[in-house]
Amino acid sequence: MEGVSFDALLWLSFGGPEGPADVRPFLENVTRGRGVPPERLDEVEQHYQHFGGVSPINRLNREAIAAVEAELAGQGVKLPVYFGNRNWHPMAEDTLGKMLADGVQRALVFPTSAYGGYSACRQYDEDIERARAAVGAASDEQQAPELVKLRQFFDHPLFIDSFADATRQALASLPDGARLVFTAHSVPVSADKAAGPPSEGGGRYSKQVAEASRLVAEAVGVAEYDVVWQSRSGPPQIPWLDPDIVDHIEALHEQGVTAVAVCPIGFVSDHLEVIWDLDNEAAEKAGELGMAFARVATPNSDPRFAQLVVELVREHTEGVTPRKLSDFTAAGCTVNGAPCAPLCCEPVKRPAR
Ligand SMILES: CC1=C(CCC(=O)O)c2cc3nc(cc4[nH]c(cc5[nH]c(cc1n2)c(C)c5CCC(=O)O)c(CCC(=O)O)c4C)C(CCC(=O)O)=C3C
Ligand SMILES: [Fe+2]
Repeated sequence: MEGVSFDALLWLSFGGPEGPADVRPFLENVTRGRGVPPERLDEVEQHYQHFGGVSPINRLNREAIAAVEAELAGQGVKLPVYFGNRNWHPMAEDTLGKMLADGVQRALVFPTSAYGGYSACRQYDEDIERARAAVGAASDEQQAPELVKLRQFFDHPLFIDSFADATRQALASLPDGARLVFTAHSVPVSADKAAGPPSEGGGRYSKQVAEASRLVAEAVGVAEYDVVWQSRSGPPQIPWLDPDIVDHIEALHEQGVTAVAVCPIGFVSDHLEVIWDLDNEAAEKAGELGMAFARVATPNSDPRFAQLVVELVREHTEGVTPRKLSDFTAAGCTVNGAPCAPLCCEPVKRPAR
């Protein structure tokens, strides 16, 4: 098996505010040009201010990076890890500037999302392109480092096993007959239709979320479960993937369900959408209805998550055979922010509302 050598690993994430004054500018960064109504922004600002204006996401990323550094060292892989974000400091372009100054010529990139689709995959390609353009433009002589993005991992056994164990634990904490419900970040229906290469017929994001959910349910031996969505944004007249988790809990209650385990399959860590939209809103709804509620832990702090990242790295550096539990195409691995295929996950024009 042949490997290719790299100088560094760039951990590329979403970013989040680290104090009350960061919240509004962070939200402006996230929603620039995306047609999100100001009322929605005001509402989300309150979610962040509820936690003192601090999103857990940067801390969780730093913890995961420390675990990956230890795992790399343990496996004898010499690769410094850098951290950059799309929407908040450290910004990807600043980090890439630092990498260039440190002499990095070629790096792997780990995006903190397991899935395909515009928001979960292609937008990280855009971040890579933007960061490279920023550092390329800043120096006449030097070229931006080459950046190779690691593949989507929604069907990797280490990702599925981590969620499966956490799901077993959540179910064990609930009375018999609890309903298992998977949830992922909603996206506009038009964005999901445009997800994947046109030849695939669209829906790459929702199909992958459904497949990861199926794999976890199968691993825990649950035959009946639901896949629903959360954290809908955008103007109300634009259709997004539904049902919403909170509405779904009500519907389950009406069907006589008395306990629910909610597995945030669409996320790798306990960031704000998880601790607010699930641990507060969904849990509160369940409480109001007298339903028992358990939220399944995300993989971020599971040692298998660091192992997963290192294994994805070794697919490149040592030609390790990719492990996958589904028949879906292994996608997402591209160079310098190129799309997976022509017109793959094309951004859909958002109305200014
Ligand atoms: C698919 C998907 C993921 C999963 C893939 C991945 O993980 O990348 C994800 C993750 C995240 N989304 C996050 C935060 C936000 N997302 C927003 C808005 C939006 N998300 C979208 C989709 C997704 N988002 C979309 C289609 C929008 C509408 C605007 C647009 O078309 O782009 C807004 C604006 C306010 C609002 O309306 O909610 C915020 C603040 C955070 C950080 C949380 C923290 O701080 O801890 C994380 C990890
Ligand atoms: Fe989001």
